[in-house]
Amino acid sequence: MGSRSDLPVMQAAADALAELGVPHEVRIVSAHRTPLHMLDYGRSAAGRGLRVLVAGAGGAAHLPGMLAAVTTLPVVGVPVPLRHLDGLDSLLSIVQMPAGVPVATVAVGNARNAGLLAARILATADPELQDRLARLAADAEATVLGHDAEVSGGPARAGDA
Ligand SMILES: Nc1c(C(=O)O)ncn1[C@@H]1O[C@H](COP(=O)(O)O)[C@@H](O)[C@H]1O
Repeated sequence: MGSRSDLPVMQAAADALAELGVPHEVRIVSAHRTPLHMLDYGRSAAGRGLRVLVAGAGGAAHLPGMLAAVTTLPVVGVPVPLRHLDGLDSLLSIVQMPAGVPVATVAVGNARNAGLLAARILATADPELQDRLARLAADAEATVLGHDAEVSGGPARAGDA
């Protein structure tokens, strides 16, 4: 993430990866404030064994795009909402990449989805991780069906008319 101030938003990405048992690191790297460190981090990432980068930043959020420019690893960008402009600035900075330098962008503030998307990318080569992701989706389904049963006053099953 671009700043320590992003941590309250970005923690959800790390939490999702931890829930799924995916080893990960949490780092603060800024294209603006630590450009040489950012270059070094991005260039060395694949060689250090990293396989996906999740990059979150707010405002003029150049970090995800600049990382994508110096690595061929997949980069998932998280627009972090700040006090001004509610994250729209960050969203547009991250999503409007020029052709040839892709960044997969999640919704403003939705770092959990960035963690889950990173896990799905890794799971294409990891059947056990695929199973864990399927269990997580089944848990979410059971929760919503439980809520449906609660508010409707009756047992609910998927596919009930
Ligand atoms: N957008 C970037 C970059 C970058 O893109 O390299 N580096 C820091 N920042 C963002 O500046 C915001 C304010 O940072 P401070 O709270 O440290 O002033 C943060 O959301 C950070 O991600």
